[in-house]
Amino acid sequence: MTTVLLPPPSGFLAYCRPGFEAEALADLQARHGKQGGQDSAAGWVWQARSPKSSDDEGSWNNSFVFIRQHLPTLGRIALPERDRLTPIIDFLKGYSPVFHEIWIEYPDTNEGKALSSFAKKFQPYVEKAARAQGWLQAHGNGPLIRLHLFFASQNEVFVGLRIARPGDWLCGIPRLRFPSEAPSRSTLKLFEAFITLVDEPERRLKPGMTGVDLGAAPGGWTYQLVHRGLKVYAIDNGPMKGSMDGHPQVKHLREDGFRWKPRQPVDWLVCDMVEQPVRIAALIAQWLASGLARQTVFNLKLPMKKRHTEVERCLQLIRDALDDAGLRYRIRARHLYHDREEITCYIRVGKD
Ligand SMILES: C[S@@+](CC[C@H](N)C(=O)[O-])C[C@H]1O[C@@H](n2cnc3c(N)ncnc32)[C@H](O)[C@@H]1O
Repeated sequence: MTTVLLPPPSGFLAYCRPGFEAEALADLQARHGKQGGQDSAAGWVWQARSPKSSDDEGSWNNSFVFIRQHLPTLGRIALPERDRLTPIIDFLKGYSPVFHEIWIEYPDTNEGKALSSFAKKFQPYVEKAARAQGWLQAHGNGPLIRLHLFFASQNEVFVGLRIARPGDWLCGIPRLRFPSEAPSRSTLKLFEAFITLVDEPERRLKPGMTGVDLGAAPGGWTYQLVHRGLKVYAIDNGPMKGSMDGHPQVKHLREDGFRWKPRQPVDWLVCDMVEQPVRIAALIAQWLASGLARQTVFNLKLPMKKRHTEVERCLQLIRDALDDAGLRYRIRARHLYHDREEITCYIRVGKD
């Protein structure tokens, strides 16, 4: 594998859902310490690099909960009303970087969205200027290097350079097509969870497997399992709707999701019941520790103020139960783009 030396970052920018800046900053600082400057505005937080910082991107990719995407930044530039290009090019001359593509990004806010048409118009000008400098080059065999220009506003841009990763999305927003046969928009939550949290989803979700969906109605999550060929026990007192109502792969049981258990272990447990997070965590721990399911995706609803503390309390409860049962496992928890006041967790029990 080719080793690519990128200039050391001066800080780290994290993209988050507006309103979750405090949690995103806590995530960043847990990684980088609190030394040095920091700043935030709706939809992003920035923390200066400190001696404690690790530039190892691989290991921290999955450890953040409230950060959608992060960017090692080289600098932050104030821009004039006219000719925003020249200061960016002048700044980059200090690095003479080589990259293969350019992403122009902005925060996930109304002001940010207003920048999207500017970003489209600006893109060809930056590309032309970067090509003229010899910085923007065709991608060969090595890793794909990307220049990010994150416009915090019309007048300010963060500049970052990174090796592209498969899970990167422009502005940190996965553009997923809503499947018209799915009975609810929350289907996109589970869809996003499968493609961002589960490695090798095609291998781990296969026809012939069995799943349980607790709090299934009207059937958006059940649809994601059925679509991948699973047979599903859909547990909810409410009605299944549309294509999931009476589907041959779905057994709808009007039962209490906290009491019902399958006769045989299943491959998957998914749970989107609106309940206190600690009750959901205890339920998931029980299913996994007793071997009723080996993989699970579930939501923890977080209407409270101390979201970080609550998440940690719930995850620790699950870890303790799985440790006591002598199980090996992996846990990933993330505030997905399609999540609102909630996070989504994925746990896999077993050695692989
Ligand atoms: C957010 S909705 C689920 C939406 C579903 N995931 C979808 O994609 O269509 C929550 C569901 O949990 C169900 N629910 C809440 N408490 C429950 C319980 N104790 N047992 C079974 N279902 C429950 C509610 O009836 C409701 O349909």
